[in-house]
Amino acid sequence: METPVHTPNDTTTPAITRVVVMGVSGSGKSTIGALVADAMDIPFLDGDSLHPMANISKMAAGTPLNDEDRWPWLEIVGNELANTTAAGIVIACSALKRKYRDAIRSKAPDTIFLHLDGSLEVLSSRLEGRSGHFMPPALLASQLAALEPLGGDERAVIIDISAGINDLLAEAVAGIRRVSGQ
Ligand SMILES: Nc1ncnc2c1ncn2[C@@H]1O[C@H](COP(=O)(O)OP(=O)(O)O)[C@@H](O)[C@H]1O
Ligand SMILES: O=C(O)[C@H](O)[C@@H](O)[C@H](O)[C@H](O)COP(=O)(O)O
Repeated sequence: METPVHTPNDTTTPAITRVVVMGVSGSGKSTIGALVADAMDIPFLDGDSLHPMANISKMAAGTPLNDEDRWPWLEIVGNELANTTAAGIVIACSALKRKYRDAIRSKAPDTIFLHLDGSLEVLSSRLEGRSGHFMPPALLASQLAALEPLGGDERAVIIDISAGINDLLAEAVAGIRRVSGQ
């Protein structure tokens, strides 16, 4: 007699938490993104590591990226989100424009965008205090000019970066869990 094959009663698959930590240069994407991923026990990927050298060199030379520079990079970001085999993933990616986020969502529709939002003063101070990074603080103006705030129809968490890191992290994780229904 064959052993009956038991199929689990619960046919729901565990939710996968896909997060893009977005914002202009200096907003804390790499720093907070890594802390959020650690707190949620999911992998972190810094979008800066996904840029082709041509983009890195262009920014390091003080020239802002344009749409053409960014599309291949955003494609990689979207694929990394869509193809994660973990319980989720956090990717640091500026995702400045609405059309960039639409492109990411076309690959991973459930992506939550965590926007690290800050004033020019705070952002400038953070960039001036940063060392060993290719991105010149002088490009902050072009970043702010390109930034399009999250729309009301986007899965979003918006955090003010002037808070202390611990408060900021707690607010970010709570916001992600709220939006994802966890
Ligand atoms: N909440 C914070 N409070 C104080 N300093 C911060 C905070 N978040 C980031 N920083 C610092 O600000 C600088 C920019 O952070 P970074 O993570 O590199 O930003 P991004 O990846 O968005 O460019 C770094 O020197 C980092 O240590
Ligand atoms: O133009 C962009 O879309 C952004 O500049 C993005 O590419 C990233 O922000 C840079 O790589 C700088 O790195 P940080 O954001 O870590 O300063």
